[in-house]
Amino acid sequence: MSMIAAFYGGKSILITGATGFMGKVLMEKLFRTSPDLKVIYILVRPKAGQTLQQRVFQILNSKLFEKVKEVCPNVHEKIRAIYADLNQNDFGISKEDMQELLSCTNIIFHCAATVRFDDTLRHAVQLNVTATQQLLLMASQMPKLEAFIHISTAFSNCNLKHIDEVIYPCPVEPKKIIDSLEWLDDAIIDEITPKLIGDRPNTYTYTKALGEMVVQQESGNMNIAIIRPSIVGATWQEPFPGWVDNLNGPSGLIIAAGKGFLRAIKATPMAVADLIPVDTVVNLTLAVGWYTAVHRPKSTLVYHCTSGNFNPCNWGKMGFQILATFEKIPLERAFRRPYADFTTNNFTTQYRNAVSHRAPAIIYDFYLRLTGRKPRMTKLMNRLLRTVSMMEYFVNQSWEWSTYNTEMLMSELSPEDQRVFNFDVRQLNWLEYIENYVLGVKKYLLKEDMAGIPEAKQHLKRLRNIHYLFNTALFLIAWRLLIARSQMARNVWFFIVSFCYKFLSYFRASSTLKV
Ligand SMILES: CCCCCCCCCCCCCCCCCCCCCC(=O)SCCNC(=O)CCNC(=O)[C@H](O)C(C)(C)COP(=O)(O)OP(=O)(O)OC[C@H]1O[C@@H](n2cnc3c(N)ncnc32)[C@H](O)[C@@H]1OP(=O)(O)O
Ligand SMILES: NC(=O)C1=CN([C@@H]2O[C@H](COP(=O)(O)OP(=O)(O)OC[C@H]3O[C@@H](n4cnc5c(N)ncnc54)[C@H](OP(=O)(O)O)[C@@H]3O)[C@@H](O)[C@H]2O)C=CC1
Repeated sequence: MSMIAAFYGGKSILITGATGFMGKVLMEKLFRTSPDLKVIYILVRPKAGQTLQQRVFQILNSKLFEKVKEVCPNVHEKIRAIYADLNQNDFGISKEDMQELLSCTNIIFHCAATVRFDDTLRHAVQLNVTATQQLLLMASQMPKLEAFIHISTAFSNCNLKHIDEVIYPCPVEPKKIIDSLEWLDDAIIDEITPKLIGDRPNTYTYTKALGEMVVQQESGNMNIAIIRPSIVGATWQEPFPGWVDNLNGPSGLIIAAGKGFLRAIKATPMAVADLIPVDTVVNLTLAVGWYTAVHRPKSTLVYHCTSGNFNPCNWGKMGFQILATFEKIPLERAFRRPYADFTTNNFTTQYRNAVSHRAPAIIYDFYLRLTGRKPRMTKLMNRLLRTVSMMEYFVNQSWEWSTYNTEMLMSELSPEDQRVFNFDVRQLNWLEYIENYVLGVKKYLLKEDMAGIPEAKQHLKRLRNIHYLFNTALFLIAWRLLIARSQMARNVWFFIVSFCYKFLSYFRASSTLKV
């Protein structure tokens, strides 16, 4: 019997960010392994015209939850969606709901965050720092609380090359930032943002670091732990391989590459691609929840959930395997044939952006205009290139994360728990994982039918022929123009033609002799 699964039985669990990528997988695993848990409270806001109930209904009816419904048929009775907007004071939670949360909650998993790299400092602080502070304040009033698990990111200290499982201080105290954002206007905040984030690449990593400091400062006598996953990718094994439902991290770029929009990227092929499957992160999170509640470590422990030091894969290998998978399982209606050029040079990157990305987009938009349609490719391409430029920081360097706490936890688990809550990435086969990831992107994210693969392959063949035809035509036009203008080109042309003529004559003569 799994001790971790048994621990969550009968518990009331509060999850923030349950409608997000990681939150859904966390709920799924909890229900599947501990169907006798009492209730999962999820803090949800209405979104995109959907009520809370509609959002929960959609999640429970997704493919991800198919196994859960077999193991826990009354799962819908065990989810309690509570209206909450983490941008508001007290999260806008009603008095009754707040009372219930305060009196019943045993475990908190705090996953909610803004993960956008381009968020304003004000919004990122509100969600990743102030909301964390408020949740901790709530948690401190929960008499039955056994553990508070905060999800951070391995990149919260990406300004360092070697990162230990400790909370690093930021130069300016989070409280001072929160206070000053209250009275500073947006223009001034935008101006001081680069100075505040310093050598971090964006407001996301900076505010996640501030969030960790807040956790440390407000921990009181609660049992708290912090999990730092690296780049979270599709599921490895559970509930099935390759599940992914958003474009964050590599997923969006995999699509862009598979559709032939993205053909070159400024990336260092030998840099470590520290991807970690989302089910691995969830298994570690649940194990940490158990360990923190049962063993009550004296201080706040930080757990790195990374792959680089256990089982490294680099961006070159990853890109190669992604392309190899597209050969077997192409995406439908590609714009161009998938191709990957990794460059580390700024000039080459600019050149590739102009020739491989912008020029085809302009030509295609011209064609759309000619055929009376609205041009859209240039806009899409600019957006894509902006996204790629934001990812560059993460694909051109490697980090080293120490993993003492994560390894210690692994050794504390029973063999059964090590199996059920496996977070040992040494067993991960990257080639198989990436293939399943690409397949998952096609099936679950793009919702493409596998029956369409032969047609997609035909389409790629047509694109290849168009590519050859286009290149030949371009070469002939360029050559013709050159011959018209340059004596040297004419001489070279004359030399080639006479050489070919002589070669053919010789060949014809020797074959006549043989007869
Ligand atoms: C050469 C070929 C290569 C071949 C092989 C190719 C693959 C191999 C190489 C792989 C290298 C991977 C590197 C990963 C490094 C990750 C490091 C993470 C480190 C930290 C990890 C963490 O701790 S934390 C999670 C990370 N956090 C994000 O990863 C959020 C990012 N994101 C945003 O910061 C915003 O998204 C941003 C971008 C501002 C846009 O902002 P924006 O306003 O322009 O766009 P929006 O987001 O509003 O979305 C508007 C429309 O773009 C769609 N879309 C959104 N993202 C998209 C996307 N990535 N690709 C396509 N399409 C995307 C969306 O679906 C909308 O579509 P629609 O309009 O139809 O609804
Ligand atoms: N994905 C990754 O690569 C990595 C993620 N992480 C961390 O993991 C955690 C989960 O990330 P992930 O699941 O990928 O992120 P998602 O963007 O998929 O999910 C974010 C969640 O936060 C919720 N949320 C955002 N704003 C509010 C708000 N104002 N009120 C209520 N809820 C809100 C979202 O709700 P809604 O659905 O309503 O928008 C959503 O449920 C985050 O803390 C992130 O920093 C760490 C490392 C890597």
